[in-house]
Amino acid sequence: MPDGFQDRPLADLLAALDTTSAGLSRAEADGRRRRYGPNRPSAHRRRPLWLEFLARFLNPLVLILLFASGLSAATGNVASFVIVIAMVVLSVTLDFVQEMRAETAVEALRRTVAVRAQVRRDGVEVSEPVDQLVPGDVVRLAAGDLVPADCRLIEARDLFVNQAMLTGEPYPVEKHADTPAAPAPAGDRGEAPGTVLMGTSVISGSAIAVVCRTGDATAFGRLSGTLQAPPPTTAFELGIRRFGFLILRLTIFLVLFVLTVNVLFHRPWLDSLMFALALAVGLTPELLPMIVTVTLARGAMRLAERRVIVKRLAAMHNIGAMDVLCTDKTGTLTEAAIHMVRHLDARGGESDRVFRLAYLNSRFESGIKSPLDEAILAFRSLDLSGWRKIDEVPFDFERRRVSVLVTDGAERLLVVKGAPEDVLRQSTHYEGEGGVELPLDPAARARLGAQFEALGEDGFRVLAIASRAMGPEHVSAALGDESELSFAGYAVFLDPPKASAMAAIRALTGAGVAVRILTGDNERVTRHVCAELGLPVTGLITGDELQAMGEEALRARLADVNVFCRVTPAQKERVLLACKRSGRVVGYLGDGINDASAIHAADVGISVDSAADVAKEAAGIILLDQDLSVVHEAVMEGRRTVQNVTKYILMGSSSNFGNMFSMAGASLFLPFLPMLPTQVLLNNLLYDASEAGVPLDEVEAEALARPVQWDLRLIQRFMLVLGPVSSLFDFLTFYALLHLFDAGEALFQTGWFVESLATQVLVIFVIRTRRSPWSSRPNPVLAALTLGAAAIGALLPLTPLAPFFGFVAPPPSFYLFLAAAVVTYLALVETVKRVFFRHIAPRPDAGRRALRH
Ligand SMILES: Nc1ncnc2c1ncn2[C@@H]1O[C@H](COP(=O)(O)OP(=O)(O)OP(=O)(O)O)[C@@H](O)[C@H]1O
Ligand SMILES: [Mg+2]
Repeated sequence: MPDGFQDRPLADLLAALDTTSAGLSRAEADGRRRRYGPNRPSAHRRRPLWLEFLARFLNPLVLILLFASGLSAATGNVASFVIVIAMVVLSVTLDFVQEMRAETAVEALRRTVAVRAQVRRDGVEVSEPVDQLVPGDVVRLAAGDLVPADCRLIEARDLFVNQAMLTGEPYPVEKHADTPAAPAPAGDRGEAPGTVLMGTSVISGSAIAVVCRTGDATAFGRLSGTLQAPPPTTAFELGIRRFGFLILRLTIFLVLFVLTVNVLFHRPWLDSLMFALALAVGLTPELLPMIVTVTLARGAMRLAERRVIVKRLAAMHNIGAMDVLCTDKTGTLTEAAIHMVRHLDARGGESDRVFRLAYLNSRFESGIKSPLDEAILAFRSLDLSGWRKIDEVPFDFERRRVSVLVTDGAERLLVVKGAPEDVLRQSTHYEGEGGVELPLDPAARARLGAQFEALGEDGFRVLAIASRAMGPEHVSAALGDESELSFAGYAVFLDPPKASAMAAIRALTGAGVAVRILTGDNERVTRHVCAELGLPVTGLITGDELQAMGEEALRARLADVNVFCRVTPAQKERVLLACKRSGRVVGYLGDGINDASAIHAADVGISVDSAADVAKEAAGIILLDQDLSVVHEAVMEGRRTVQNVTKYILMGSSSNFGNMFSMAGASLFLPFLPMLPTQVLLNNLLYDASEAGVPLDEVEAEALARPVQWDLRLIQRFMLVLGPVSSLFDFLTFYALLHLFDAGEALFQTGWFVESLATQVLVIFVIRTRRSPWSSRPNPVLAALTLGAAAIGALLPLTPLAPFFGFVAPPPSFYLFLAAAVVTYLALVETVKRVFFRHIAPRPDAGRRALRH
C-alpha cells in the first residue's frame, strides 16, 4: 500500500496502486483481496472455523479432565479414557455445530442488508458489499454514502463530508480533488482536502475516488479499540455473565468440598479427582452461550420471514425489553409519498415564479434528495437548459435549509429553500406584485407567518422559497450569503397519514411499549397528522423549549410528553438519552442521516433498508418494509427469545444443579462414588442433547404481554426455593436405592444415573410454562428430544453397551419405582412452582411504575 497517499501527485499514486481511473478487473480485485484481506477492521472479523473449534477445548475444566483421564489410562483404565475423550469431543461438537449453524444463518441475513459501494470492476460500475473493496478500486460516492475505505479523490463536485467520527468536528467539511496539500498532514484524521477516510460520510455532492487503504490499514481501522468502542453490554448479556459467575463460584466450592471429603476418607484420589471434575462439567452451564445464540438466531430467522433483518443479535433481547419506542414521522406515521400541491406567492396566489425557484433549488442541490425535493421535481418538469449551477451551501438539519448559487448568463441568483421559520428570519424583503421587492416590515412578517400557520393547521407541509441577487464577482456561496434574502413564497406539500399506523401504535401500546414521536417538522403539521391518525397528543415539546430545558426538567416531563417537534439531530439523541437514563429501555426508528446518532444511542436502533448508509450502519435491526406493525412482531419475537433462554436457565438451575449438589452430598456418607466420572459425563451429554429443542419452544401469550426484562434475581430465588426441595427428594431416592433395593455400588450408580437423568430432563415440561403443564403444549421437537434422552438413559443399562459405562441391569421393580419417583418429583416441582409464582415472585411488571401511553 503506498505511503503518503494523501499528498502524492494523483498520477503517481494511481501508478503506485497499479490502477487507472477505470478501476480494476474482477480477477485482479479477487487477487488483491486474498493479499489484503476483506475491507473490514479485524475487530469485526471472525477467526477461522478450526481455530474456533479448538478454542472450545481450551476450557480449563475440559483440559484438566482430559489430563486426569490420561493419568487414569496410564494406570490401566483405558476404557474410561476413551469414553471421556469421546464424550468431550461429542459434546464440544454438538455445541459448536449448532452455534456455527446459527451464526452462519444470521451472517447470511446480515449480508443481505450490508452497506454497499458503487465500484468500477471490468470497466462497469457495480454495487458490491463494502468489505469486498481492495486498494486500487475506483468508487463513486454520493450524498448519504458512508466512505467505504481511505480514498483519494479523482473527481469531486461540491463534496462535503462529515468527519465527526474521526475528528469530533460536527460540521461538514468541503473536499476537492485538486492538487493535494503538501506537506502531509499530521494525525491522519482527514485534514487533507484531497482525501476522504473510512468512517466519514458524504453529506452532499458526488465524487469518484480511488481506494488507497482498506481494513486495518485505514485510519479508522487503526483507531479500532479506542474509537470504535464495542456496543455497550446489554442488560441481558450482563445478566448471563453474572449468572455464569454465580455458577462458577458454586462449582469451585463444590469441587473443593468433594475433593477434601474424599481425601479425608482415604478414597482413591485419582477417581475422586475425576469425579469432582465430572461434577464440575455437569454443573457448568457450558451450553448457555450456544443456547443463547441459537435462540436468538432462531428468532432472527423467524423475523426474516416478516422481512425484518436482525443485524446484531443483542438487539433481539433489547427489543423484547423495550418499553419506549421513539420514531420519526415521515414514512412511519405517513406514507412518505409526498406530493407538492401548491406554490404560493406572498399574497397567497399560485405563482409560477415560486415553482421555478423551488425547481432550480431542488434540481441543482446535490445532497441526499429528500422526498420534498422529489415531490417538487415530480410536480412538473421545467427546461433549465439556460441555467448553470455555480455553487451550493448544502442542507443540514441545524439550519434546515439549502441554497444553490445559479446563473442563466444574465442573472446570478442565490436560491434558498427551507423551513419557513428559518428562511423568514433570514429575509429582509419579499416579492410583491409584479416582482417588486417590498420591505418585510412587522405587519408583512405577521401576515406571512399567519399564512404558514394556517397551511400547517390544515396538515400541509410547507417550505419557504427565497432568493437573493448576487453580483458576478460572487463565484462561490457561503453560509453568510444566506441573509438579506427576498422571500418569494411557499411550496406546499401533502404527506398523507399511513392507514396502518394507528393499529400498529395501538398494538405496541397494548404490549407495554409507549410510542414517542421525534420529528424535525413543525408542531402544526405534526398535530394534524396525529389528529388524523387518532393518536392523542398527551404533551408536546418543541426544539426551542428543549434547548432551554435542563436535564431534570426534561426527565420530569418524559412520562407525559409524546411528541417532540422541530428537534435537531442532536436533540433527538438528547431526548433518547434522557429516556434511557430514567431507566427505560428505548428503541429508535428512523431513516435519515439526522436519525443516525439517535439510532446509535438507542438500546435498539431500528432503520429501514432504503435508509441513508449512516442510519443503516448504526441500526441493529433493519426493516425491509418501513412499517410500524412489523416492529410489534419483532418485539414479540425478542420477548420469546428471552423467555426461552430463561427456561433453559431455570431448568439447569433447578434439577440439574440440584442433582449435582446431591451427589456431592452423597459422597459424604456413601462408601463408594455415587456415580462414576464417565457416567456423570454421559448424564450431562444426554441432558445437553435434550435441551437442543428449547430455542424452538412456543411461549404463551401472557408471557409476551409486557416487556420482558432479564431477571437474575428471579432465577436466584427460584434456585434457592427449588434446590432444597430437589435435594430432599434425591436423598429419599438414595435411601430407597440402598434399603429397598439393597443396592451395591454398580446398582446404586445405575439407578441413580437413570433416575437423575429422567428427573432432570423431564422437569422441562413443568418449568417451560407458568401454566399447568397439561394446558400448554410444548414444541414437538423439544418433547421428542426430552423423552428420547430420558428413554435412552433408562434403557441403556439393559443393552450390551452397559458394561462400558459400568452399568448393571436393574430389576424390573426398579422401573416401577422410577415411574413413581418421576411422577412424584414432577408433581412436587409443579406445586413449588405455583407457590413460587403466586407468592414469592409474581409477575415482575405488577409493581412497575406506570407509564402513560
Ligand atoms: N430538501 C429540503 N430542502 C429544504 N428544506 C428541507 C429539506 N428537507 C427538509 N427540510 C427542512 O428541514 C426540516 C426537517 O427535516 P425533516 O422533516 O426531514 O426532519 P425529520 O426529523 O426527519 O422529520 P420526519 O419526522 O418528518 O422524518 C423540514 O421540516 C424542512 O423544513
Ligand atoms: Mg426523517
